[in-house]
Amino acid sequence: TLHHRYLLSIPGPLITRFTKLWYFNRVRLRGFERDNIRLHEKYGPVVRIAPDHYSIRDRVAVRTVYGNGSRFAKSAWYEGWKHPDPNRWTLFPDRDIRRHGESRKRFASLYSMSSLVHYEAFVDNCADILAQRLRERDQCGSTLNLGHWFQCYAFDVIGEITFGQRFGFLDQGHDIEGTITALQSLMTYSTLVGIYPEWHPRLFGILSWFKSSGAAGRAYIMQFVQDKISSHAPYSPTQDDVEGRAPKAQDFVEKMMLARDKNPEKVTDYHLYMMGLSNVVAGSDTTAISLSSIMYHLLHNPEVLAKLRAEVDSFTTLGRCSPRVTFKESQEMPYLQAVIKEALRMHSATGLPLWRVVPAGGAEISGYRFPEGAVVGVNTWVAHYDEEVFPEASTFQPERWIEAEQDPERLRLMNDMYMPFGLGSRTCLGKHISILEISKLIPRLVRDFDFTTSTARWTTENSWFVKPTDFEVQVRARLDSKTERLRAE
Ligand code: HEM
Repeated sequence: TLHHRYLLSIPGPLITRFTKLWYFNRVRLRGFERDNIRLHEKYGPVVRIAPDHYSIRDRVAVRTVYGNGSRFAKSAWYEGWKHPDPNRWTLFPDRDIRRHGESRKRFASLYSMSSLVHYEAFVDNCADILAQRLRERDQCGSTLNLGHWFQCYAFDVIGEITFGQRFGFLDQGHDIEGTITALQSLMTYSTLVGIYPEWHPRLFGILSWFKSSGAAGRAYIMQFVQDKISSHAPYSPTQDDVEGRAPKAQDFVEKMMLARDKNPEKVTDYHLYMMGLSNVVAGSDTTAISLSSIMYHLLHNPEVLAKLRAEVDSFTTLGRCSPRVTFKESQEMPYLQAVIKEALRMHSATGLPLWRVVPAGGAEISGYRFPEGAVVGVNTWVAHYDEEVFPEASTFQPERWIEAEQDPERLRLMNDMYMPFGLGSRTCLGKHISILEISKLIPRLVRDFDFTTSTARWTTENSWFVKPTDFEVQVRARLDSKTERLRAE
């Protein structure tokens, strides 16, 4: 009670002392990333969001809570992201620190930088089809929802990388069998039910019967992944594998089947399914949102777009940027890297605090002593809009990253607060894969297409992922128009 009374001195809306309903309702309205920033502007670095739930905006605290070796486990909010059966755990919501550490270590190599060479061809296939779809749109002159097409791209890349097979979104251009809708309703359900996790086992069973519910969406995605794995050809080594020649494009499931056959006790069929599911749920919306953010900010900042295009064009002239921009080439373009970094700062995929539980012994955070069991979290948006670290935080300035290179202390401050992929032991496992997808596609789009948008300010919906809903653009193929001009002359 002493702790309780002491923590009552933490500021926040009065009602949050008594009930989680206020937080539930704000999340339900789908704009919590902005609410969260405003709360900190009003109340300071520590704000009560619900009884025993505290949102933090403090660089030092970021390290305490998420830093490597921290013992802050994920909170009960993550329960909403898993099947209520404790045996059917998955990596992202796993609250068991030991089990999580073991499985993460076991599969980390599948996501490592050195694995990317296996995946690059998959990304190229999907980028080719996306470019083809954009050219078709140019010819018919209609507008298109770029957010939707990025989602088709991200979904299909994950399909190829994970199961060796596109889902077919880019080919068909629409939401095949309602998968995107199912994933969206799963997001909404998990985000909200996580606030009252004790309801999850009861609601999940009942709601699974209702087709439009998030629980049914989860069941659908789970079945979908199971089917993809069952229909995947069994792994069979090629002559190249036997003789150890150049790596062929090997998908995730193939790699895992190989590991399972070598070590069946450590890698099981359940692992295969669980990792496949994690990729689909964690890897499609997030990448699509980040791609949208980059293009949206480029279209609203023409001088930045011009500068990026000049960089890509000059690399192309020098023969350092191939038609299907390689990952290596993309990494050598400094302005491109700054643009990507800044766009992910301005609009991060996740928009709720990454809730963690204070471990045994309590913790000192931002001048308060929190007891064991209190729930604390930093929202990426709050960290990224901290004016002390990112002055003029609401303006898109890729230059801030380039200028900070001259001032290592400043750059360190900025990097400490930069967390689009989360931080520490629970940082995004698919980070390199998404950077691969993003870095290869953006220069290609900027070089080959002109986009215009009449959307002055887009609408976004935050159901944990902050998704734009109306990113309408018109597209013109750039190289084609140049060729046309040459032909006309
Ligand atoms: C730009 C794209 C992406 C962003 C912004 C992003 C962001 C994040 C964030 C913030 C977390 C930590 C969440 C938390 O602490 O609760 C996370 C975890 C995770 N992400 Fe990503 N992600 C992206 C792409 C991907 C992709 C492409 C994959 C898979 C191929 C993926 C797989 C995962 C997994 C498996 C976890 C859980 C890791 C763990 O708990 O150990 N992500 N991601």
